Amino acid sequence: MASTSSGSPGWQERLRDAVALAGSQHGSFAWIVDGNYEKSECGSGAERRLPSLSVRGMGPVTLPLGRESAAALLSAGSPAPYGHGLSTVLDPEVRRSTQLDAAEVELDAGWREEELAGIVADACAALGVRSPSSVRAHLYKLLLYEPGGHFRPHRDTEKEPGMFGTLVVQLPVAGGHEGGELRVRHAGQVRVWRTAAGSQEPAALQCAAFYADCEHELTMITSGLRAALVFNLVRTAPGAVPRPPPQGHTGAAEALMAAVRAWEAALAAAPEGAAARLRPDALRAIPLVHQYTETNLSFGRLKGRDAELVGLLCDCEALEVHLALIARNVSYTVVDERWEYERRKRCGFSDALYDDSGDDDEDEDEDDEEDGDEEDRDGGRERSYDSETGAELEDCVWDRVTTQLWLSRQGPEEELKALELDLTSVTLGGCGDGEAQVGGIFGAKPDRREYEGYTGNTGPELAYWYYRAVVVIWPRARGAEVRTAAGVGAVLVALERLLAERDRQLQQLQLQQPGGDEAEAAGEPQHQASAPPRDPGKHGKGPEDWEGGAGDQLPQLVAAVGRLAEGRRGAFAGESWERGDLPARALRALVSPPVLAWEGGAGRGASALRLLSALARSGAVRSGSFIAAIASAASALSVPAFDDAVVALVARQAVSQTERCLQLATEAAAPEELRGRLAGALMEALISGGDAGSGGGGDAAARGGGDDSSGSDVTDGSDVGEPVGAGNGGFAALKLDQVVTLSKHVCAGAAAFRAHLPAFCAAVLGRPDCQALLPALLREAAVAEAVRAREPHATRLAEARAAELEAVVARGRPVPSWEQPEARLPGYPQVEAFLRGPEKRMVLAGLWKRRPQAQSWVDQHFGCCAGTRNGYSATARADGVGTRAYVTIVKDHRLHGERVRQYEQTVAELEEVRALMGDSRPTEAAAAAVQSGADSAAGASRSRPAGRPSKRANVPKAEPRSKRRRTSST
Ligand SMILES: O=C(O)CCC(=O)C(=O)O
Ligand SMILES: [Fe+2]
Repeated sequence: MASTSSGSPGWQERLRDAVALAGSQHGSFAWIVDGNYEKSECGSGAERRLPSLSVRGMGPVTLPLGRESAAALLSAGSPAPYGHGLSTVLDPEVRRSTQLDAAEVELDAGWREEELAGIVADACAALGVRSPSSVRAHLYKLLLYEPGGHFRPHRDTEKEPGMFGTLVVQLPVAGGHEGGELRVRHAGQVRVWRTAAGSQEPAALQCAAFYADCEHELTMITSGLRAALVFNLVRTAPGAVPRPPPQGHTGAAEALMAAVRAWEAALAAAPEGAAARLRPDALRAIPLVHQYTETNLSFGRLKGRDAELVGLLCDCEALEVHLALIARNVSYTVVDERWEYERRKRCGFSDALYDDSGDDDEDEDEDDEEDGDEEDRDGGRERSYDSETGAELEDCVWDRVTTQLWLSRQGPEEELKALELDLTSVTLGGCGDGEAQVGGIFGAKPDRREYEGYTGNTGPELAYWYYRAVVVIWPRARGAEVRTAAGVGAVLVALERLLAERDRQLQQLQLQQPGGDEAEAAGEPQHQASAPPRDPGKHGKGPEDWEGGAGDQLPQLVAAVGRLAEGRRGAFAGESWERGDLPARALRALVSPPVLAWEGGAGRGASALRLLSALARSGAVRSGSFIAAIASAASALSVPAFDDAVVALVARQAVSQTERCLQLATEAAAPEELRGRLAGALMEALISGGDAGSGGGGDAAARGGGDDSSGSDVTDGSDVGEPVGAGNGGFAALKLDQVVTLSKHVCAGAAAFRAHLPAFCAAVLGRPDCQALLPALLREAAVAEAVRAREPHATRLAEARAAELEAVVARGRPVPSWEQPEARLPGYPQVEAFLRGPEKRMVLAGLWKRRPQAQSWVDQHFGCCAGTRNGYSATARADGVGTRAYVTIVKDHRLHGERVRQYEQTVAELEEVRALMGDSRPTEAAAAAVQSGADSAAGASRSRPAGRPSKRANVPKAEPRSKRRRTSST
């Protein structure tokens, strides 16, 4: 491992050595004060007085605890459970002690404020806790252990927000106790508190404190009674990003900086490869030594050694530092079918977790033998057993590693989860020599087990979960490369942060120079990505002007956005431009003053143009926010090439994204002139189909302008270069509501839209479904207004509708009749004929063997809606028994009622249309007149004039009973 794959020897070793130096000053994972606190080497040397203790229902309790008060406490308390998964469980095999809740116990205020605070301060110092002033000890329980009392190895759950550790203060008891060693383990080390020594001394105060993720156990109390107060150690304020210790780390810092420089050089020397691929050497992960969860992992809450390491890394300006929580999930099938997970668990099959070998040496390295599973050889075949349950494991179903949480120093950064760290290859020092086996990184003991019994198609499975927090670093100068691999979201987050930082700097600058352009500055809001000021001059020449080199990354991030937009398809590492607001955010960032200032005069707007063109080609103009961003960008830029590209975009996507294009052409934020061109391009694409020269809207750019004129890769399937006749092409594909929306603009919108009114009306009339469009169009206020104003083209729409309605009205009000000429009942011609004919009633027999069959026939053909769907209205009922089952069908007037309703609607609509057109003739008479004129002209007399009494003879009102017939079918 003398050289790295990048060919520059040793950057990785140097990095590892520098990082190792950071471990030298860290606090211990556990702090133990045996015997009298006063004598302790860790303590401040002050004698710690005993608390005045009082218990609800008992009053003051004198210390050391006497026999009587001990008995009273034991009867006031209850057996202590332990946390198992999400619940708490009582199991004397795992834990045997008596507890009193904090609410039952009172400690005098003086003791809490002086003695306890002092103990906490000493504990924090020993554990290496940063900003100890925000740490408090909250009493959790008073515990009593009688002979046989113990607590098997466990980790403490973090019981309240901010809790990171446990403090145990042992109270003296008359006669003391024997046995009871508290053993705290962490990273292969163990620290032991022999709690018996001095446990009876009147003034003795012994304590221990440890990080809650450290495994600990209390071995058996063999005689006497042990009493202890257990406190949660809680951070009451969010911790800051850890700082390295003030002195003594210069060597480490210098070594680190040198290593990072070597790393940068190695990366610069090696080829970059595909844009969206992360090079194996681009970043490194260093596992943290403590355990963290999704809720407690943060820069401010790192523990002991981890805090010191991360402090050192954060102090190195050349590095970007992140935290990630990685989970490994391994699942096995379980061999023994009869094996019952719950039963084994109840029987306390957890001996492998309990090691009572009397390992007395403090600070001794231990073999980590509390493994998740043990191996055994069985006739040559390797068998694995789960150590907690004894289950025999068979095949590994899966073994996968996922990122649960990703934190940058500014907070969670979801986007970087997409990097999907492969810890076997990116762990510092873990490359190439097998050191970084996945199992090694995650530890042998699972943090969580999950058993799933037999399901429909799989046997029982046992799943293990392992969690490992890591600190991830990469050279800041290479940030854009790493983020590119995570996708456009990750790149944008960094770019936006950079821009915000620039804002902050400029704001500060303005505060510092109140003279000069003060008035102007006051009038100009600081740039917001959404509303950039138009004068970039004040934003300096470029990122090289930025304080502290903060602008260094700007060019790379801007380039990364462009590259990702042009993207090799599928190379987005789980990200895509479709998600969220990415196109809009990207465009806003690219037209922000700092970016424009960097691009300079001639290149101004080039990145925005590149983005727009690339996204337009891939059809990603689907979001409303992107449209708004395009409009603002155009007005921020005032760059003709950009405007041309926007026009080309609208021309290209008019058919597939009509609403969006319309939104763009009417977006108030867009410059007015551009809006006019967009309206023209849109209408042309939809209606005239490139028929150049239509007034106001004709725009060459709509078909060939901008830089994205290739047209060959249009994904929406429309070819705007081909002339499309009125009513064809784009317009034919528009939905009703789209046509209505367009009508508002062509009747009452901007001039560029209104110029297209004639073509629009012609296109509407040219559509085969024109009569379906017209009612909605004529009801649209802008169209109605145009008709009222006798605008000739809009009037043609009204005329066309009126003609259609008149024809219907002229046929007269529907006459009541039992005839239902549109009735359909396939398979039953005789029934169909009856339904179409004038008879009201029919009896059908001989078709069924049993009445239920007849009933289901009725349900099928005369049940809810069946008739209405098939052009008839009748009810039917089944009667009779066995083969004599029959069905009686009786027509009703629902169908006729519906026809009348429709007719009345037609009359009403015709009245409305006539009113619009200023025609006040009585509708039915007028229509009839029109129609009879037409009829007589054609020599036909099919219709009756409206208002004439209907032919009652047609309508058999009630049929005499005797006339009923049975129609039998053979
Ligand atoms: O009794 C002790 O010293 C330790 C108790 C303990 O580990 C716990 O309550 O979680
Ligand atoms: Fe504990």
